[in-house]
Amino acid sequence: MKRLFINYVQPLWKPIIIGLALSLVSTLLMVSQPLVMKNLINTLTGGQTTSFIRNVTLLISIPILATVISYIQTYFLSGIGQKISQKLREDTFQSMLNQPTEYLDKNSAGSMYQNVQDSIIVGDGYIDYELVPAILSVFTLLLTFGSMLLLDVPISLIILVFSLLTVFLTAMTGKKVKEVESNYRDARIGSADFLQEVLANVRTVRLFTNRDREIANWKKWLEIDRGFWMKRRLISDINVNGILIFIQSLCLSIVIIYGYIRVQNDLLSLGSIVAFIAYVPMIFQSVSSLQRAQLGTKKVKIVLNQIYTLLDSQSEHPKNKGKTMEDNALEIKFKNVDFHYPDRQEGLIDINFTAKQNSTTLIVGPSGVGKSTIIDLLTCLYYPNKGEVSIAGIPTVDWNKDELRKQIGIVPQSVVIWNRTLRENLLYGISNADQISPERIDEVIKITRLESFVKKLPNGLEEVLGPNAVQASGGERQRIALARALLRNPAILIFDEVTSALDPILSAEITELIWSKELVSTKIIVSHRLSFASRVDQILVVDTDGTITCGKHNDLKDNQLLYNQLVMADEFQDTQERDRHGFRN
Ligand SMILES: Nc1ncnc2c1ncn2[C@@H]1O[C@H](COP(=O)(O)OP(=O)(O)OP(=O)(O)O)[C@@H](O)[C@H]1O
Repeated sequence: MKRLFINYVQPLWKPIIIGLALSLVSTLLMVSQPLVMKNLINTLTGGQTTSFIRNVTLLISIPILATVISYIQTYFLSGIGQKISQKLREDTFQSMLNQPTEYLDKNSAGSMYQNVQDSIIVGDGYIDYELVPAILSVFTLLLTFGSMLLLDVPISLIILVFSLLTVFLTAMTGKKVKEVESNYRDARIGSADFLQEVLANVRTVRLFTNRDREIANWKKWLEIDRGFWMKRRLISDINVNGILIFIQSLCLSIVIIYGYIRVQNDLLSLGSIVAFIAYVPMIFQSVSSLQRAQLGTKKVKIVLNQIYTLLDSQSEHPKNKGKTMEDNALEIKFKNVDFHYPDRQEGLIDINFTAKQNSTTLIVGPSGVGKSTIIDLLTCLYYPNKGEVSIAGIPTVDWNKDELRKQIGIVPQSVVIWNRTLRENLLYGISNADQISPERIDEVIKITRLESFVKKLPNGLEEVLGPNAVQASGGERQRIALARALLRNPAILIFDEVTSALDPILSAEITELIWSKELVSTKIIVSHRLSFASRVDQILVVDTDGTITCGKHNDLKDNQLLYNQLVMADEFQDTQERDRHGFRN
């Protein structure tokens, strides 16, 4: 369903009506001001003292009252802008978290950040400073023209012609705005991407002595930004200021000259001329507001279209849809599965295997053949192009993704540690975290050999680990990830190159842990290391052509060339590592 701005405005109808009613009153007051001036001047020439005092009192009190009312009205209407932008940001953030994996793979964090933050433009700049003044301007224009027609029809028509001329001229340059605005937005996304990437990796910049080049790159982005900014200013200024000031002065001069002639011919009072002189700037100010709003609408449309496309795009998991876990055995089955990533030709071909409940499967193969891809298919990050992946007898496409992922604990290759406390990191994503006892947390910390790490932290489990978790070494990060997975008490445990950052002793300890009685679950282990290959229930050897061979260690070693090569390479690496760490006699 294509979203409309009105959907965001509708729930706020009450404050909108109050705000608009107040606006109408304050505009009425302002528009009545020139009429009071006219009466005042006419009473001056007529010498009526009571009317004079009444008009002076009105002249002073009207602006005070109008200011108070417009203050309250601004409060209401600003609040509306803020609420709309808050809701837009909320929805955009939510939609980012629900985008299909393909979207996340293609879009940088910077552009996603920009999409969420862009909604601020709608609330802060547009509604407050452009849309609301434009609505007030419509009131002003209607009331002002009404009052002017009562004073004198020919002069009112002259002012009307000049106002229309302004609208026509500015509309001509307005076409350029869309193009410039779109380019400006792309440049902003580009520079946000750049900043996000470089600032997140300052250490690498320093280590590679690339500081000067990154500064030069940043300067280029600033130049691009400045160029588009200047273009925007130029177009807005020609539109709103240049044309408007010129036509307003011309109009005012003609009104004064023609008005003077009509006064001379007794067709108009002097007071009416003064009123017209006050009305002309009001009219042009309102036209200017409308112009600004028209330009603003063009800019905001670009942002909103982008946001709506996101909000309306297909979510990776429609809420509350899909099957949930029943009492089926949690068997994993790949049946005739073909898969390649979008925009890729090669991929996995005709994958068939079954991982029985509580069994252990080892996935091996050379780098880049698709071992982690099998995990992506298992965790519903992607779906097969052909064939079927099923868990507990339910095809992954039919699962409620959240329900399925709650059954899975994953220790990934590159671990994400949040800039939150160690406790929050360990309990990350566990819905019933408050029901996990301190004893269980201690137990898992012990199992994953994290005790000495916790002791080192000044605030123990409550220590905030800092940006990039600098307090944790590679091995410690891996063990945090392991503890995090265990605390989920998952039915399926996935280890993706879990020992890659560990020294041989720790690696052996963690490997032992995988076999410990405490870890009862269906285990899928992706690893280059084969030290425990003889203990697993089955091994999947992924070949460079994307096919797999399934079997047991001894059979594969004797009959499968690639596996045999992998075993030899692993033994060689093992010997070297032992040498390096002095494990040899
Ligand atoms: N999201 C993606 N989009 C496009 N291609 C991808 C994506 N993820 C991985 N690939 C590509 O798919 C192939 C298989 O990647 P995968 O990560 O599954 O390999 P792997 O066997 O786990 O490798 P390694 O042992 O080095 O981790 C690689 O060529 C990789 O470049």
